[in-house]
Amino acid sequence: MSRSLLISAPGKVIVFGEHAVVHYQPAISASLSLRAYLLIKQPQDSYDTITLTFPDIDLDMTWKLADLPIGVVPDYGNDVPASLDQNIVKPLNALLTNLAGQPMKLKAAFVFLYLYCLLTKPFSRGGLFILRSTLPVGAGLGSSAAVSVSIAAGLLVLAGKIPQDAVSSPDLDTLKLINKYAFLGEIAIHGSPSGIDNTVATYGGAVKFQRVKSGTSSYEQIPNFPPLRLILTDTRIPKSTATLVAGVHTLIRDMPVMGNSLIEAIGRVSSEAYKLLSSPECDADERSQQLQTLFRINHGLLEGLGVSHPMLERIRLSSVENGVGETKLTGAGGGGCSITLVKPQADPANIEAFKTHVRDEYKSKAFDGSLGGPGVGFVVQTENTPASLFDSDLFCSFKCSEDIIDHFSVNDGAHWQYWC
Ligand SMILES: Nc1ncnc2c1ncn2[C@@H]1O[C@H](COP(=O)(O)OP(=O)(O)O)[C@@H](O)[C@H]1O
Ligand SMILES: C[C@@](O)(CCOP(=O)(O)O)CC(=O)O
Repeated sequence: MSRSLLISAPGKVIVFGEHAVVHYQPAISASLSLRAYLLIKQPQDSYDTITLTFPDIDLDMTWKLADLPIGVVPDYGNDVPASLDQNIVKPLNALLTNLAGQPMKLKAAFVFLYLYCLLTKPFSRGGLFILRSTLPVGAGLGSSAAVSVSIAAGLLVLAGKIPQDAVSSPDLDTLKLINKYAFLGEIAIHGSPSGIDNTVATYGGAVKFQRVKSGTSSYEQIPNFPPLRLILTDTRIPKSTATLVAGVHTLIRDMPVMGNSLIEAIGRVSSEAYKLLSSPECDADERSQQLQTLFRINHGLLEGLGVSHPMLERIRLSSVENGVGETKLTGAGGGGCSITLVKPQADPANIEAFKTHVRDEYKSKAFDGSLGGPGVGFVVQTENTPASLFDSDLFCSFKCSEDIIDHFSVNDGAHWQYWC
C-alpha cells in the first residue's frame, strides 16, 4: 500500500506596500486564484530514495537518502529555527553542485531537500514528490512562497508534526507551524524576505502584514475585503527579487533621507488603503476613486525607489490612456507583473483594447485573477477521492497551466480540506 497526499497553496498579489514591507512598513496582500500543487507518493515498504519531479522547471532528479545530511541538526523540539542551519546548508550545497548555473532548479531542489533534512528523522522513508504550479515562475505573484508553503505542509504531515485529520475546526497552530517552516524556504530563495508572501500563501484571504523589529511579524486578516476588479499583466521579463531588494537597501544606505522618505510614504499609502478596504460602511464610489489615486501614488513611489521597468511604465500608460484605470507594479518589480485596478465605469471595449495592446505590442500577457481565496489545503487519498487526483503520470502530463486549472476545477470539488 502506498500513501498519497496532495497539497496546494496559493500565490499572492501585493496590492499595496511591496519593498516598504521589508523595511518594517505595513503592506496589504491577498491570495490569488492561481496555485501550486504538490503530489506526494510514498510506498509503504522501505524506499530509500527521494525523487523530485518538477516538470514546470524541467527538474527530475533522484538522491539516495543515505547521501542527505539527515539527522545532523539538533532536535529543536517544538521550536522552529529562525534562520538556515549551516550544518545542513554546507553538505547540501556540496550535493547540488551539478545544478550550479541553473538557479531556478538549484533553489527549488535546495528548498525541498533543506526542509526534508530539517524535518525528517534518520531511517525515514523517501518518496516521489511531483510539483506543478499555475503561477508564472518568478513574476512577482509569489510562486516561490506557494511552492515553499506546499513543501513545508507536505513534509510536516509526513514527519507526523501535523495531524492529517485535524481539519474539522480552525487550527491556527498548524497554520503557524507551516508558515514558519515555509519562511525558511523563502529565506533559502531570497535571502532576507519580509515574510508577507508565505503568510498569505498559508492563511489565504486578504491580510495587512507588518514586520516587527524584534524579528517577528504581525498580520491581520481583512474580513470585509471588497471584490476588486484587477487585470494582471505579466511582462514575461525575468527579475530577481533578491537583487531588487538589495538595490533598495543600497539607495537607503547611500541617500538615507530620500530612501527612507519614499519607504515611509509607501507605508502611509498602505495605511490609507487599509482604512478604505476594511470599512464596510465606506461609500463604494468614493472608495473606488481613492483606491485609484493610491495605486497611482504607490507606483510612483516604487518608481522613485528604482524598482520599476520601462515595460511596466508602458503598460501603466496604456491602461490610463485607454481609460481602464491606474496600474502599479506588484511584487519586486524590475519586470514581472503589474496590476491594473479597473474603474467601475470603464468601457468593456477599452478593456479589451488595453489587453490586446499589451499582448500585441508589448508581448505581455493580461489576464483576470480573483483575490482572497483559501490558503494551504490538502486532499488525502481514500476510497472516496477520485483516483485521477493522485495519478502521477496524468499530473506530469499537463502541458500548460490552463490544463492544470481545468484538471482541478473538474476534479477537486468537495475533496479539498483546509486548516483554517
Ligand atoms: N512550478 C515551480 N516548480 C518548481 N519550482 C518553482 C516553481 N515555481 C516557482 N518555483 C521556485 O520559486 C523560484 C521563483 O521565486 P521568485 O523569483 O521569488 O518568484 P516569485 O516572484 O514568483 O515568487 C524559482 O526559482 C523556483 O526555485
Ligand atoms: C519586494 C518584496 O516586498 C516582495 C517580493 O515579491 P516577489 O518575490 O516578487 O513575489 C520582498 C519581500 O516582501 O520579501
